[in-house]
Amino acid sequence: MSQVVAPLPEVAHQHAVFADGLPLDCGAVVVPLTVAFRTYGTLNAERSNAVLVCHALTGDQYLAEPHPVTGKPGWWESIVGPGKPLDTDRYFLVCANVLGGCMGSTGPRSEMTDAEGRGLGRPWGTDFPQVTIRDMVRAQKRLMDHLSIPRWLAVIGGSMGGMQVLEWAATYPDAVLAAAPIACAAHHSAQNIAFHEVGRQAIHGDPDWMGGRYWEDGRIPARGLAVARMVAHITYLSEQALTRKFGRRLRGASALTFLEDVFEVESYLRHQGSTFVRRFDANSYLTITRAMDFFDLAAEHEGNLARAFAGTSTRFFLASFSSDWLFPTEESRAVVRALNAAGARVSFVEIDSDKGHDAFLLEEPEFHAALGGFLRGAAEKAGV
Ligand SMILES: CC(=O)SCCNC(=O)CCNC(=O)[C@H](O)C(C)(C)COP(=O)(O)OP(=O)(O)OC[C@H]1O[C@@H](n2cnc3c(N)ncnc32)[C@H](O)[C@@H]1OP(=O)(O)O
Ligand SMILES: N[C@@H](CCO)C(=O)O
Repeated sequence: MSQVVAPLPEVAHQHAVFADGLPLDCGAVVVPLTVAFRTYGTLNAERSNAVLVCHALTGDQYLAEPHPVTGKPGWWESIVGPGKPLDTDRYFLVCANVLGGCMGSTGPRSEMTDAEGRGLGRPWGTDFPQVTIRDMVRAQKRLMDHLSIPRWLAVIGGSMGGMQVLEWAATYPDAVLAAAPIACAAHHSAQNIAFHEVGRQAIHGDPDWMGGRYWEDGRIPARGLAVARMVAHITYLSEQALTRKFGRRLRGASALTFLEDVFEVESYLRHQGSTFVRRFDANSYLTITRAMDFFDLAAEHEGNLARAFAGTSTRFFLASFSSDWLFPTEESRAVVRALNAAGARVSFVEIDSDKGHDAFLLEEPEFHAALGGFLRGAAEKAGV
């Protein structure tokens, strides 16, 4: 794969700026706070049909429109639009780039500022404070207030998006009528942290990473970031999916060669790696993977997950996928048990799928029907 990759293009994003900044769990304050976001559909007169969609690790706010960097369709276009489960004729969808991201919200690519918000003429890079999932949610709460949305009809998200949903329900219970954490867990497992660490080490080991100051020479650690994505991408699939897609198929006539890309699956992974580095920032990757690793909702509540949801009136819907070994069904069941212990209203479905963790992004009609039905039920209850 090519080592010569241009830095990410500068793209203008719709955004809100909060001059007073955001205090973070680590004690630092980022001043100002910028939250880049997109909306789909129309906010009704009662302001009661707003749905927050939280994106996963490498997603962004371009939920249902062409991506401004890659030109590819939005990551949930299959279920967002008129008449679809996330029906834009009925709901007002809000999707924000997470704090620490690289698509317009404050993150390592943003200009570093001092405590008064004065620009220091260089990106934050690795000086960007370590953010948490709760910090990301607090940033979204600022956006919610800015948009004068009194309460979310629903907060929805998969993977790291699901972690944000759980955090929303725990931190701002009165602001969330319905919550749908999909293919996620209440904490990141040791195995998941381990895979993230392999990716981080790949980035650190790339000579073009330059201690995180790659931007000084207009470089990016393309090899390291691509390898990080390749490793991570394997965890988003399943053995069955890889076998179904590629099996042991060769690209050339013979396997007994030292040429690159002998197997189709190698070529596929290299493609996933090389396209990723054209749309994502390495320092954001380091920051956000760490935020996922630190996520432990029970630990935020004296080690008792049920306490995170004590007294909640939010209605919950959880979904997992049978072949997801990154966030296995058992992790969702543990959340369901805690919700039951807290007396919450919760429904749960395990979708039979061989597509692995990324099934939540793919064509899964049973999942789409279940999510759409849950949302319609919440909307009817709220008179939307
Ligand atoms: C919730 C969020 O916000 S998450 C953000 C989600 N977006 C991403 O993760 C983007 C990158 N990830 C992907 O593309 C994921 O695989 C998915 C889940 C989104 C898409 O999955 P699928 O539709 O099953 O696509 P698949 O995994 O087969 O990949 C297709 C790509 O591989 C390429 N490909 C397929 N076989 C090969 C091969 N043998 N050699 C090289 N490339 C190959 C295709 O040309 C296609 O390339 P393109 O995406 O540049 O057009
Ligand atoms: N494939 C998705 C989901 C990972 O959890 C992403 O890249 O963000």
